[in-house]
Amino acid sequence: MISVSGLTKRYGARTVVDDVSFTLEPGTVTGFLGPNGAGKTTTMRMMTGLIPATAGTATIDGRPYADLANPGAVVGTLLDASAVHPGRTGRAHLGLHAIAVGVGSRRVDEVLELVGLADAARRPVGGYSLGMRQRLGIAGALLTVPPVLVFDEPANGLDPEGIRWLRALLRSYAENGGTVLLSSHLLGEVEHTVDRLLVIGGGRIVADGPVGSLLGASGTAVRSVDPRGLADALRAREFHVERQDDGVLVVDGAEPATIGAIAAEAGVALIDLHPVQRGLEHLFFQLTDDSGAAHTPAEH
Ligand SMILES: Nc1ncnc2c1ncn2[C@@H]1O[C@H](COP(=O)(O)OP(=O)(O)OP(=O)(O)O)[C@@H](O)[C@H]1O
Repeated sequence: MISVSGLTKRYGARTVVDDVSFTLEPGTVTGFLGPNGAGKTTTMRMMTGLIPATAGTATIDGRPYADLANPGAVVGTLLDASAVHPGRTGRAHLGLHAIAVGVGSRRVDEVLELVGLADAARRPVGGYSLGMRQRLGIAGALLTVPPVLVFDEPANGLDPEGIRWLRALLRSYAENGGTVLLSSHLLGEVEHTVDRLLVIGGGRIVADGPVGSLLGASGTAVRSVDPRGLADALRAREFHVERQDDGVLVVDGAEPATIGAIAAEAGVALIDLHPVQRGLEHLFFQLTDDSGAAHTPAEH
């Protein structure tokens, strides 16, 4: 189990991670979601002992990362996939890593196969695409089959097939009892992969819960040939209707079937009708708009 409590990082007067607390249970994939600069990487770097925390603690099975006898056997990290010597082959890079964490060369070949790099393994990493470097970084994290994975933006540079592959890998890791934390600045990238979302903005956790409840459908978006007529008909039934610039009406708390029936009654033809999940998207837009940057203590 991973336990983060009151984790805080200040650079001078700037608080870039502010009193962050959460617990991660085995068998789950948690998405650490937030806009650029929200504090995801800094939190993960503190959790894995790469940088010291200003305050707070992060423990894995009750111990700080730095106190683990062989941290590489407990936590597989992907924190900077570009930090690889470009002249070294993928296999040589992993070979060095394997020695450091105490596994043999057979496992190197297994993980190369697992991440789809077996054919490229004898080529210098300098010639790898961004996606291939990500796969190499993931291979390094999996060498010891650690019970915990901490991956920073693992989908970076992966194509849609690669993202599907990553999703299946992380899901099966969790199904086998692993604890997975992955960060992303894109909601769509993680919403189908994770069980739970931890949303961070301006260094603080702003939402934390199961994906279903955070993303729960909250209304219906409808496009029609007569937005004004349809809005009148909906308001007459006491629905809250918001008209967007493109003429789409967003109706809070309504099922598409209800909206379709009201439109039919009012004689308004519909062009498009679908449920919308506005809760988290709305929150995310707000974060992206105004609190993506870190704040100083004086702003509290
Ligand atoms: N060494 C440092 N010195 C000063 N400020 C830093 C340092 N490292 C990070 N920061 C600042 O901390 C804030 C959080 O950065 P962090 O990299 O943790 O964000 P992030 O959520 O991972 O963003 P991204 O999605 O862009 O990777 C940013 O404002 C960043 O500029």
